[in-house]
Amino acid sequence: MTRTPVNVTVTGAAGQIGYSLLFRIASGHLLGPDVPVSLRLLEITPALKAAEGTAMELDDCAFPLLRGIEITDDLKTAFDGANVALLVGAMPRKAGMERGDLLSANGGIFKPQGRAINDHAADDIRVLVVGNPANTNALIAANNAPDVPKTRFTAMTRLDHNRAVAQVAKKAGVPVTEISNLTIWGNHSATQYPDLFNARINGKSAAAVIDDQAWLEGDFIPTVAKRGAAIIEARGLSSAASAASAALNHVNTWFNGTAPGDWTSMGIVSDGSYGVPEGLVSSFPVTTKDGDYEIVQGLDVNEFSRGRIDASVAELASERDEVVKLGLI
Ligand SMILES: NC(=O)c1ccc[n+]([C@@H]2O[C@H](COP(=O)([O-])OP(=O)(O)OC[C@H]3O[C@@H](n4cnc5c(N)ncnc54)[C@H](O)[C@@H]3O)[C@@H](O)[C@H]2O)c1
Ligand SMILES: O=C(O)C[C@H](O)C(=O)O
Repeated sequence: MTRTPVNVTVTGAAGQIGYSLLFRIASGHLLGPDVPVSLRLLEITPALKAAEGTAMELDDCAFPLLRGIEITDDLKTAFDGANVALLVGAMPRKAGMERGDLLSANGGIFKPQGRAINDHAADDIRVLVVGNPANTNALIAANNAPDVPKTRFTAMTRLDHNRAVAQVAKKAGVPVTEISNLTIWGNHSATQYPDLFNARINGKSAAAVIDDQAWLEGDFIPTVAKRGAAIIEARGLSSAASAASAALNHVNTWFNGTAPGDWTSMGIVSDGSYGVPEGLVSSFPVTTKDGDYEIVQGLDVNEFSRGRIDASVAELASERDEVVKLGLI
């Protein structure tokens, strides 16, 4: 049976993440090995030529699932009929900056893109915002798309989730496949809270197995929360291949589901769960199925976790106040 290709829009297609991402989308890592895709690549006008070069290379791979590539600097063309949109195009931070410092430079990108998604995307559109500050950019896009359910707009904290899984596995001396039920709460920023109290190592409480609060507070949390800065310091450029991999994981899990008993972390519009004010885009533990998700309810949030979550959520609230002031929502 021939399936209709899924229209996937990628913004910032000529950038670093774009270069890692597009080849894997076209080879089936976004939606699955039997789902054909048609790509729409949005770039700013001066970067169209570079995007064309990437498209030439995509052609040269002769990917069986790739059914078309359109390159454009026009928002309507880019989002027309889009089923999945990966909003990557935005400036990365440089050494010494926090991701929130990008709000005034990048926030303005997401207002017209939210509007264009509202007006032109397919009814089943699902959006992942990668460009930083990802949570608040997703908030801007969602608030400028009044006809699209807010549940369709998500922000990427899967890279933080994967980083946390890798750090716990290393500490415990086990393969990453033995780590489950990890949660990133809050903002994709230095205030994010990777929660080990509800995580599991081979089915047992990760915090209890590791039993080292000093490591948790002094090593694990800062390593995960500041990993992006450490990579910028080491590479001179922000993470790209790992970010692309996490974006594929995020969308793939959203459509193809979390494993039974496990969950993942996604930045989503809060419904007020766990005391996170309704409307903020915060990372939560979620289970997913067929392009929908549900927040995992009833997890124990101890006093330590509560303090960390509240601090990250306070930062999200101040970013929201800033974009209100900037007139972006
Ligand atoms: N959420 C995460 O975990 C995560 C991880 C890594 C990077 N990021 C963020 O992703 C973004 C992209 O990173 P990168 O390393 O690919 O940057 P990059 O500078 O290599 O590429 C960005 C691309 O976006 C394009 N662009 C700029 N404005 C645009 C617009 N209005 N429409 C379409 N395209 C536009 C640029 O021309 C450029 O080609 C940055 O904001 C970075 O901080 C987020
Ligand atoms: O840290 C950055 O600025 C890039 C990205 O958000 C990351 O986490 O690697």
